[in-house]
Amino acid sequence: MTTTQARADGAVGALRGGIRARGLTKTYGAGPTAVHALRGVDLDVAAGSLVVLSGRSGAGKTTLLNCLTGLDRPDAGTAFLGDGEVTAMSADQLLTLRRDSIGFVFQTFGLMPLLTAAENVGVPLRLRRTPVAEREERVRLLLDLVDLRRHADQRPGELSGGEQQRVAIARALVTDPAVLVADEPTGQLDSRTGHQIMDLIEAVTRERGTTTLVASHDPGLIARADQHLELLDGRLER
Ligand SMILES: Nc1ncnc2c1ncn2[C@@H]1O[C@H](COP(=O)(O)OP(=O)(O)OP(=O)(O)O)[C@@H](O)[C@H]1O
Repeated sequence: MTTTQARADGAVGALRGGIRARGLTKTYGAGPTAVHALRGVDLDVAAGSLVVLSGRSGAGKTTLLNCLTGLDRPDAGTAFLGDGEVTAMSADQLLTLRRDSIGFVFQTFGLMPLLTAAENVGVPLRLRRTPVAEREERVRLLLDLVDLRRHADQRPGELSGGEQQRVAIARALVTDPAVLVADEPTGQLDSRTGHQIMDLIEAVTRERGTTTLVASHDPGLIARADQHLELLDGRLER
């Protein structure tokens, strides 16, 4: 299956453009203890680019990624992925968007401990009710992509941190999403393994044309990114 066919099958098939946000605002709590996590964020990301989002702890990185991908709702402002207005979607539409068009990679990997590496990679395809033969073929391709075919039958507890994150990357990409979001993907890894994961994320972005947002402080990745966004107290400084 080609990338174009896979994406056209998705419910948000037109979602191949970039990312746009205007005036994103999010406050947790109220009164004197309110936390202004986002204070009017505007951004434009070109389709197919690699974007690094940095900023110190508490600056609002996770909140911004969550508002852009519909995991959280901003109090004000708009966010578009391609021509889909995320901030105007219903809960059902957001589920479809995330299932078909966005791949997520987290700092803590988020794998299911009782499933093998191959079964973990196949989970998003099960959710889409992809036929078994096609699912197995896609899982094999993705395990090859992250060089883990020989570990297909091992459970996460039997894999190193770097291997677990590679399984998570394969799972994030198995539906051929237009957008890949990685929130501090190397936070739990030693620096050498972390660099390998960043190299892999950059390679898949370039090869597959995903629009990739990575929350990270990795200077090497920042140097290679198409765009570097820096959050300071809920505002984009660059
Ligand atoms: N559900 C919540 N309830 C209350 N406050 C929250 C909630 N989620 C985030 N915050 C606060 O909003 C601010 C931004 O948090 P966020 O997690 O977006 O920052 P971050 O830049 O991702 O930080 P880190 O690098 O530590 O993960 C922080 O002050 C945080 O404590």
